[in-house]
Amino acid sequence: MSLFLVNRYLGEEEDGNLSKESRSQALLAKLQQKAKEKQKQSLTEEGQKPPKERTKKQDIKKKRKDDKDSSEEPEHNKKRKSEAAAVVVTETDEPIEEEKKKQTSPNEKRKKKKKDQSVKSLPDTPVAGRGGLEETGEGEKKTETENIAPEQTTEKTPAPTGFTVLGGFDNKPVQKVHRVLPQWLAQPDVIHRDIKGHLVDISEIHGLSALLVKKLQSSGIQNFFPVQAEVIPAVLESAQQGLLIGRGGYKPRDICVSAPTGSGKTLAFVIPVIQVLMERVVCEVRALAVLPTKELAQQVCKVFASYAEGTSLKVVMLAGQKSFAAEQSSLSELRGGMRRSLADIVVATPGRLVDHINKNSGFSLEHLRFLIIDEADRMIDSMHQSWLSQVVKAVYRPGSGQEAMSIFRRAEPAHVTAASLSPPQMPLQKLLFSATLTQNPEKLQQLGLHQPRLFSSIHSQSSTISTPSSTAEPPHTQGCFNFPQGLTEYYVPCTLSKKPLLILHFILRMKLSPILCFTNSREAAHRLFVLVQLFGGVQAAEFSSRLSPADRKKTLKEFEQGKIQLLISTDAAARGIDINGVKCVVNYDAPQYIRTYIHRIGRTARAGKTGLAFTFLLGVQEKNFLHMVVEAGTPGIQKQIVKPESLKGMEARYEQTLQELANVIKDEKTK
Ligand SMILES: Nc1ncnc2c1ncn2[C@@H]1O[C@H](COP(=O)(O)OP(=O)(O)OP(=O)(O)O)[C@@H](O)[C@H]1O
Repeated sequence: MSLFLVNRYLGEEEDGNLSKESRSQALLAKLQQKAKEKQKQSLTEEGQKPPKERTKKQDIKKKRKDDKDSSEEPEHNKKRKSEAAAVVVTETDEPIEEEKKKQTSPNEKRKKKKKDQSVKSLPDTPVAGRGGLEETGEGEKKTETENIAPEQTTEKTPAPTGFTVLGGFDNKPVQKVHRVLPQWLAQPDVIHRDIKGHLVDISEIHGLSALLVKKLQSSGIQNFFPVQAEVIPAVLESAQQGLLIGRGGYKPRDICVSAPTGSGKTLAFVIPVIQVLMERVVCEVRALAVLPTKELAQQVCKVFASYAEGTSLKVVMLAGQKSFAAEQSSLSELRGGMRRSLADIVVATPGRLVDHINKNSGFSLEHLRFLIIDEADRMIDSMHQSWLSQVVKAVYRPGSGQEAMSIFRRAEPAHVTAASLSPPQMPLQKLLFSATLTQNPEKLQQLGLHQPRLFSSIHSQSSTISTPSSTAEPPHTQGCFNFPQGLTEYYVPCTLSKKPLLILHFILRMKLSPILCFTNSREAAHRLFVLVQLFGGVQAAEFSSRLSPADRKKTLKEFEQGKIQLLISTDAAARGIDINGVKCVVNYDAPQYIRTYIHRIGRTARAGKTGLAFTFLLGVQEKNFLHMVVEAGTPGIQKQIVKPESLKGMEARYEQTLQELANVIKDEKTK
């Protein structure tokens, strides 16, 4: 590393015959002589220094200061400036075109940025360790500077005066650091995004029992979706040698799946898990699915239960729907002084799961074979609850008497060695699923994956976007998220006061119902709900933490049955919820993070169907939002303009409603 290279001054080896001491004395004298000369020289230079040189020094100082200032600007703002010009716009879009003209081209900007970086990097610490990506919760922001090392430093630093430079400190080109993903992340097994074009007949997937095939058919499933056709055989293969031992005695590889919303990920784990567990003899908890919310746990539990029907497998949910005691008694019973498990498959939310691990002595995970983490990126973010470490601890808890002696004993996973494989381990396999699975190795590391295998419908390399309106080189984009193929995205420029009118226009005039409409807070959801109700003519409901779990369940059911035209929700319904027949999603409030956007719009265009997603954007939000969506790799977002004339007929009634709304909200507050 050239930054830490110290070239020792060895002196001039003139006379090999001189003794060691006399040679060092001669060297010392020489150095002192040189130092004196330098001192003299610098004194005379100080007196004669032309004003130009001094200003040059000041310039450098100023430049450094400027660079520092610019580095304090948020990274996403810098990128926005360079990339907003490449937004995909399929309608003629004058404001955006003008914006493009005002800005310098992305190429120029990037060049300028790189140059800036090279100046900044001079006194910096080594960059090799900064190759990873930075994430913040839902909003995964990938910063260019963290992936790209400073470019070659071509500018020469001014020769310092007043001291002697020992050795050569010529600026050497610093090598550019590229993001290097581990092989399993960089080269996934590819899943086709086009569901309809890549259906696989269920008879083509081997290893499924006649009972399961019949169940699938009776649920109307004749073909597997691409994600299922890839993942089901992989899970079945890992359990080929039976439940207790991995193939060839090895621990099976963990499986990560990143596939678009609505692509059928649930069946991709439900079917193989049921198939493998069907042959078990003793009832013990062998599969545990962890989901972030009650509603999702309920949904997945329902699917497990429907496919376990007709087998001896028992499915239990731990999500706080029932009292702790009721959940406890559904998990195990005491018979003849012995604990007996009543559950093979447990579907849980992390909080309740940890409660049972810590407080329920009848809950054992010592036989766990499959740990399924759905909405895995979100579950990693909630890792501060340390639910995973508690699960792992419970799995490898030293067994009671017999088990400790048995060949199926368990030990915390360590490196694979001949000794660690003998006797064979009872494996725990992790199965991770998400539409927005993180690629941040640091985050994934928290999961302690064993030789993971990734199935993904996106390539980890940057994808490109073709813009109908421009043939310019596409901007740098991570292009790393899954968008369902049947989805058409729009954004609707609007003002704050026109938003409610727009949503009414969508339902009453454009007949787009059923609409699932997202706001950024439960207060906003409630306010809009009251307003729409007061306006009249629309069957509306709200969905947020204001409602009890029972009311939320009822609301979702009614929405699915078509009794509700407009469901106004917080992000409580943004992830994973599978509601049949949602034609249209409206982001009434623009989402702040790309993950939120992808999950929200993923409530439509599910299972290979088509769907529409509209995002209402205020003028100030446009640039940031479009930049975010383009960078995520959207196949295209179109501008939809609603002309003011279209809203005219509703305005008088709307004004009146606003007044009524103020009174209602005031009343509610006083209550
Ligand atoms: N092979 C299939 N044939 C027909 N329909 C299917 C098939 N597989 C899944 N589906 C249906 O597709 C819909 C979406 O499936 P699922 O909820 O599993 O998607 P997902 O990938 O988990 O979505 P999300 O990422 O939003 O959670 C469900 O209604 C499901 O019943």
